[in-house]
Amino acid sequence: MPAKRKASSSVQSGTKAGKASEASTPGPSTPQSVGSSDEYTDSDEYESEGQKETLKKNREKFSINKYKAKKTSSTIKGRDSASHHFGNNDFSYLSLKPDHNNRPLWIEPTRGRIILESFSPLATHAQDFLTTVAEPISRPNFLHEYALTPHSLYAAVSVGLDPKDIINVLDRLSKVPLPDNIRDFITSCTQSFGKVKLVLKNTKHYLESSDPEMLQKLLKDEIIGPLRVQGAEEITTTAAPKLGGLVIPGTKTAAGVAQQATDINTGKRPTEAENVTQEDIFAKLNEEDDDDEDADAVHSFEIADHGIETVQKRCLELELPVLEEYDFRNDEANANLEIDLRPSAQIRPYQEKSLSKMFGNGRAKSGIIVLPCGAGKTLVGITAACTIKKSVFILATSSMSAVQWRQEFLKWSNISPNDVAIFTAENKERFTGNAGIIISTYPMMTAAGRRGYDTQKMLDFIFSREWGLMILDEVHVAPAAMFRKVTSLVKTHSKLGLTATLLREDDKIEDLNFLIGPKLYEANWMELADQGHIARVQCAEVWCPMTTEFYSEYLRATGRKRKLIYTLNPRKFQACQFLIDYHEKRGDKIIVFSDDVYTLQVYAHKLNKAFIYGSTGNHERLRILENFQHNENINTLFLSKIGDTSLDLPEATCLIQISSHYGSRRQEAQRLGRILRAKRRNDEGFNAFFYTLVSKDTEEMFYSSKRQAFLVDQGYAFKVITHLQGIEKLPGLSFNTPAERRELLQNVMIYNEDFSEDEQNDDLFHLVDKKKAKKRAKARRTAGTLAELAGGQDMAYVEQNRSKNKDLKRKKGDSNAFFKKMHRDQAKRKQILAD
Ligand SMILES: Nc1ncnc2c1ncn2[C@@H]1O[C@H](COP(=O)(O)OP(=O)(O)OP(=O)(O)O)[C@@H](O)[C@H]1O
Repeated sequence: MPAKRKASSSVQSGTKAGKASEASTPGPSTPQSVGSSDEYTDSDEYESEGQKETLKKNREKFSINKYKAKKTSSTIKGRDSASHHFGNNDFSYLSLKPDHNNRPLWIEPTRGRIILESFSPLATHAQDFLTTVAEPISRPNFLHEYALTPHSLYAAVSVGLDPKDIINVLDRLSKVPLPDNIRDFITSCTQSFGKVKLVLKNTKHYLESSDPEMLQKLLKDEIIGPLRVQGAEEITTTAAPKLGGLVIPGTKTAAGVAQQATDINTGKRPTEAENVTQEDIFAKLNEEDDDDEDADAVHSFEIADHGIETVQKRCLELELPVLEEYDFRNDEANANLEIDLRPSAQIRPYQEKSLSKMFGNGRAKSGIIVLPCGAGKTLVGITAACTIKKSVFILATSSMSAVQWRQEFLKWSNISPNDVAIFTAENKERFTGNAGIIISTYPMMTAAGRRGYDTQKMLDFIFSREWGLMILDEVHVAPAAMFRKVTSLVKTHSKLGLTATLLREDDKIEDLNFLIGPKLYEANWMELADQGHIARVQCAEVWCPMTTEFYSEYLRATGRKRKLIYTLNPRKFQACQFLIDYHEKRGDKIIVFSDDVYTLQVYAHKLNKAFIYGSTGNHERLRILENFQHNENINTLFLSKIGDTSLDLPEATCLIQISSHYGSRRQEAQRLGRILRAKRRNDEGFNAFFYTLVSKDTEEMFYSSKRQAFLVDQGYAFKVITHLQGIEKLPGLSFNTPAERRELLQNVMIYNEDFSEDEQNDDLFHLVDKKKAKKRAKARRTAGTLAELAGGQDMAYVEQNRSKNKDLKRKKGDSNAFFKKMHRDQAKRKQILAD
């Protein structure tokens, strides 16, 4: 539950703060176009009106609004004179169970929200159960919030849970009797989910169900009926597959929901004290799982390959969404891949758990696994490949990332190097055996227009064969149209999406449920930090008052100039200088992020620090990064947004943001991800630091609170620092005299170039999503990126407008005196770095 933001007065102060409400955020105005640059238009996303319509219908069909609690006289009866203060949030009519103290949940009847007391002795187990049946919304220290959604229930059914078990366990854990409408909601959502499965066996698609009547109904349907393969037996009855018993490589136990009786995070069995209640709550669930194993026969009929999408769509209309599963152990048509995890590879408990959701019943279910940045999504993908042991097709975000994936396969598994090939602009390799792995990139697969001879040959090879698994790395970045294209062209039995931030400002992330599969698992960031898998981070927002002269110009300015004025606010600069000094003295390595390239240059030059942005040459980037990693005299690095993702610098322990992309929650989380891998994370009492510097009383404050929302939901608390103690005494504090500040303001006011233009279209969507892709491809300048050199280039940052960059170069030549001096300084610094 979000707490209110409080102000504290020094770096050392320990005030906890939570999500800042808009109302509590000071600032002169509330901009209307928050995060507008993160928004995507429907016309860009979908190929046709029909597809748009289907996705819209799907969204409506799976909305909880249909099951809203009815306000009956009995629910209203309990209201008292204070009830009106709480409006629709007065739940006093729900009577508490006599032993409510022992139960960890509240279940809110109107929206299906569940609140978990995370301090309850039963919390760990309840949390395991809740992440299976509900979506985590917010998980700060003491109270966690989950939402029951049709998709989460769909995912629960897909791992083998029965609706009545879900209802029983929720009722047992709840402090109040489970509201009737929640029971109805669970029953109606789950009674149809998973009843019909789409199974690919020996290259043939079957609609499968344990209920023959259901299949008869589908056969009689005017659309599905004719799609049955003629000549094949109408309905085939076979013994149900033996579920469970599958051992995921790198784990000690078999996968499956039965594991829930054990605390998978700690590997511990319940303690004596917990046993009674836990057994009470979970025994029933496990009994039911055992029963499932004895399930009798399954019935199926074959459907034509060309009818798959039509059948899926029609089943959705009939409210019988099909569950896609791959019975890889019985797939004799596709060659096996010689691959196993190396004995030294031990996957971590949360990685095991996420995989158990995918392979819970011995088959592979398609879906999305969400793990924090740096938590090891690559190894999860590799382990999935080692479990399925069939050909794998991987989509990465860039060619460097593809190279990294290949290296990781060779590091963690015993796969022969000849069996892992890369298909990018630079590499067009095939594997040599009958089965293998191909790693490609999204742009490579989706670029429009005529392709080169070699590329087309590779594409034909990829499209002409069957794949056991397709892994979609950074699945949040691509829009629906791209996925439709890839998933319809690449014939794969199962799909695994991997991401840290299942977030888009346009809420279209929902569509992935239909295009890839449900979210199978989402890790708890705080839990992973407590276990030392990612670093603990102290987050702070530093409020920097605007100087009078800057503030009066700010009030007059519009657009980009306005932004420039608040990012170059001298007090913000001083705060940055002070924090760099403070953390360098502590022995930290600091990354300073600025979206705005002009700001980045002004800060870096003035403070005499190294910086990298889109136009920095490859050689120089590499040298700067190496120095940052290994040279004890280079402890601060200024980075433009090209360093937001994939950058692997485990030396970095402190991060300062001076300029960001409006209210983008995703950028905030990705940037935090840069310090989560900190090498020193397991040192006694170690903390990494994440500062955001905001100019007080400007729109930046509004954006900042919006950006924090995702991290606050993950349990991060943002301190607000209104004064950095000792800042006035810092020797050599810049812009300390009115004359210096006036000069800076003058430079800002006469500055007309848009230095950040060259990094404007940095988003994956813009790169590949538009119909103008062909045109773009011609204009794209494929200069190497920072991430490339750091071992994780992100195609999102490939610069695209050649002429603009030329322009910038030209303009740079005739920039003002301030910049001329900067360039001279930079040359000097280069010399120092080279020495
Ligand atoms: N089970 C494990 N045992 C040892 N090391 C691991 C394990 N899992 C992951 N790692 C290591 O953790 C680091 C981060 O892994 P990886 O690059 O896959 O993270 P990620 O989740 O993809 O991060 P990002 O989202 O930032 O790209 C790597 O160095 C990887 O080798």
